[in-house]
Amino acid sequence: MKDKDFSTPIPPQEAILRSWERSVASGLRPDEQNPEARLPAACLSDRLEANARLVAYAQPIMEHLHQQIARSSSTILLTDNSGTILRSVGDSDFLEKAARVSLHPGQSWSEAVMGTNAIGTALAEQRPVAVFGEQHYLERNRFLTCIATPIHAPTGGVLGILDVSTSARPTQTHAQALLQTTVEIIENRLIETIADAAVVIRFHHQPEALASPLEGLAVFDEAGGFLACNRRAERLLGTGDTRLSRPAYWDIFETRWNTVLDHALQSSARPTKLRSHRGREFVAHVLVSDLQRVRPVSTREAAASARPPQPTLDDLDLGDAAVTHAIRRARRILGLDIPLLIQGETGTGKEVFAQACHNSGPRRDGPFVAINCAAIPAPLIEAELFGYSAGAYTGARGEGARGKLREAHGGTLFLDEIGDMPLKLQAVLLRVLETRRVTPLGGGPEEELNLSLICASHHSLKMLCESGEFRPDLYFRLSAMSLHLPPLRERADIESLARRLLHDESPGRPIRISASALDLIRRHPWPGNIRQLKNALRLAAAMLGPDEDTLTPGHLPQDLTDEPDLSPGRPRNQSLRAAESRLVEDTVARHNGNISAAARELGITRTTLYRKLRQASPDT
Ligand SMILES: Nc1ncnc2c1ncn2[C@@H]1O[C@H](COP(=O)(O)OP(=O)(O)OP(=O)(O)O)[C@@H](O)[C@H]1O
Repeated sequence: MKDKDFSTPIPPQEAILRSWERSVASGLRPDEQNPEARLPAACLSDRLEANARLVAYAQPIMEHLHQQIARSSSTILLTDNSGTILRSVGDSDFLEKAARVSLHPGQSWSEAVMGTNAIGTALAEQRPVAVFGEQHYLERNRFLTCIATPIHAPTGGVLGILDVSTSARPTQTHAQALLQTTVEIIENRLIETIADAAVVIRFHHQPEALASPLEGLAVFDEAGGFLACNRRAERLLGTGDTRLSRPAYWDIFETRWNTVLDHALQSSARPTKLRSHRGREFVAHVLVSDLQRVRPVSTREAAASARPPQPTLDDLDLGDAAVTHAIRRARRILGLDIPLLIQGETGTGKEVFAQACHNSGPRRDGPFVAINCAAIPAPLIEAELFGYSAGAYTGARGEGARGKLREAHGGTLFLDEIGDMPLKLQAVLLRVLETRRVTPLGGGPEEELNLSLICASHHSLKMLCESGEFRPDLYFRLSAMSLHLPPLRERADIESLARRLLHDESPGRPIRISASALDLIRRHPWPGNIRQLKNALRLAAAMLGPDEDTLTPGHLPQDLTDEPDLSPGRPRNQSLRAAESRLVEDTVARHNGNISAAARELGITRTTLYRKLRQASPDT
């Protein structure tokens, strides 16, 4: 992959010279013994509060980085945008040594205070900087070697600095590359969690780079207005300083906004193609965070006032035998300390089912806390789940974070895509399930947990166990009560469900569905299941004229009306299977036999892909 790094980590000599000139001009002497006195001490707790989001995302990743560097005699430092250290993680031996030169939380390392140093100089130069021993302006700091990289805010500007300081000369390329990647993970996380983000687009020229720090990330509001993007996105798009010019979606991409949204709503697990106005082609994952918000504005307000109440298990029972059976089984364990595992294809309603279990059980007045294990970078899942205590990290005095497990106390914790949980964390989760107690990262008092646990996966956990990606002991623990939600194409109640969804989509406007439209709905394979049907009906309702009250085939999306594989008279399962086999084989061929890349594009695990290939060509 030819993705050249956009930052030059080792500063040219001139950067150090410029910094020395600034240091001299500031009146600081190289033999200064007490530079700390140059500025009043920063009030650390205020700084921590002002930078709470930055600290929350950076802190667990700093631990991870420290383990990766695996270097004694080093410390990882996080500062705010004035160079004041907010957090430090490191070995106690080195921290003691570092404390002698005030390399600890609360101390400013701006150039004005410390002269040339990686933190202050990276801030002044707004770029990654390495400062080796003798290059430090103050003599007392010359035992240090430091590398520092600015952390950019989602909307541009520098939020702070991440720094690795050591008393030994580090293997520069290794540590710098790790530092750079770490900063990009933090920046991406800050972008993804922007409060108003409605649509997140991850893109790259090559599918293999998706979901890696190499991907471009662009975030838009519900109407396609620009909210933020990462620096990779700017480079991939070649649009210069996008964060300054803040172009709307359609100013960047040629592919229609609605086409992208339709794709996301129908099959978000699959990548789609995007083309920019500059003729650059990308593969992209498009994530719509809140379906309600991307409605046309006129219907959004009406829907908000008439939003259906949260479902209970009774509400989900529309007459399909498999669903009724699942509901009956789920009822037996409501309120008991038995975890529930819901499996089923994407969009079959696993989260809705989990919410319905919560609403129907004795903990219904408690919180329902959902976490998608596939959407959070592995190093962050542990902190998200378990939280961390104040003082968990060296110098920490903030409030810590409760973590989802404790947030769900008294209610229900829903772990979506549990199959994507890292193996190490699976062991910790198993222990929590056994002891029903949780200890925040970094120690602190153990707390008892009283909650219902519901997990979901669209991968087969059993197969993940066979391929070594999931712990069998956790699987046995979670699958004591395991339910399978049927794919929509197999549901006998698809008509009632379609009517229900249409009613929810167009509250206050009774719409009938014609017999021929129902026939098409019954015959369609619905790979995106209820999510796809819901979106198709939403589009169809929008196509109805003001005087029309009946939905006909002409209102439905085109792919329903020209489905080539479902000619009447052909057994449906057979044609479906044939279509799937063709898709699987074509995708593998397009990736020249690269199973990982093909599996990623199809949104399935490698194990599942191997199985499907065996089914497609049983003789091989
Ligand atoms: N019984 C239902 N009634 C109405 N809408 C439903 C029902 N089940 C699911 N939906 C809708 O279908 C969409 C997908 O549902 P949900 O997110 O629960 O599926 P999922 O199986 O958890 O999907 P994924 O595997 O992709 O996480 C949502 O918009 C949800 O509101």
